[in-house]
Amino acid sequence: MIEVRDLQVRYGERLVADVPELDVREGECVAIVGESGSGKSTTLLSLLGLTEGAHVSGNIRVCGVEVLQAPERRLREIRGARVALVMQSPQAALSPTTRLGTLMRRALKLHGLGGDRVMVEAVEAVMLDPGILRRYPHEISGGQAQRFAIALAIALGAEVILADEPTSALDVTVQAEVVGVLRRLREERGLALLLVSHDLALVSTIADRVLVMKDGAVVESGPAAEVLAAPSHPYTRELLEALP
Ligand SMILES: Nc1ncnc2c1ncn2[C@@H]1O[C@H](COP(=O)(O)OP(=O)(O)OP(=O)(O)O)[C@@H](O)[C@H]1O
Repeated sequence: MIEVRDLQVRYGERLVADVPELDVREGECVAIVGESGSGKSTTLLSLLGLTEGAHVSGNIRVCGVEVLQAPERRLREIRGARVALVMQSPQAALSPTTRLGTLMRRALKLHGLGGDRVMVEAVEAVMLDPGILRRYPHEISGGQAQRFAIALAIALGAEVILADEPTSALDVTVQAEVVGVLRRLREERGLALLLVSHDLALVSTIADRVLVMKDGAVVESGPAAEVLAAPSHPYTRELLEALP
């Protein structure tokens, strides 16, 4: 679903992400971890051609689309519908005066989809009460907003979810819920997940493979269980030791 080779993202002269290889297959979960400013979000956004003002080079193939060569129209087709982006505070991206149900209906219509049943099923798949569709964005919690963003992705038939710190705004119980939802979707629907996180404890519960980034470079990568059990890079050891 995602194949990246020799990705380099520069803002001006500064190289902020240098990723030689990153693959995410169907039904797989890959995590990018690292401290703040290490280039995780930049890497994620570059996959959808969303790093405005940056110079991006290399090969990025997402759902069969060559992202760096594709016209904007082709990128718009995969954004949202096939590849969903779940950001840190999804509430900020929702129109405050629009009920969640109206918002979802509009998004579906834009992609030629629709139907109340699709909406209710998607909301139930992320363990939210369908009554939430009548609410306004400010009437829901951060955890509900993130689950709603995931529900929107499901309703649109997304095959890949790119999640930036998907549980950052949430307390521990809600975090576990959201991760549970992602894990189930992956098992039941074969969704591919790419997560960006600085939370190694979270990553260890869901990721198959992990990439560790520091100052824009990938310092270590491999199966999550191996990297976390026996990290080869001192920086990964530091991240692990910082765990509570
Ligand atoms: N639009 C931009 N213009 C210039 N520099 C940028 C821009 N966006 C990001 N950067 C720089 O790129 C570097 C990597 O940022 P990025 O957001 O990818 O890191 P991150 O690992 O995701 O951090 P965080 O965990 O805080 O989100 C940072 O030094 C940041 O200042």
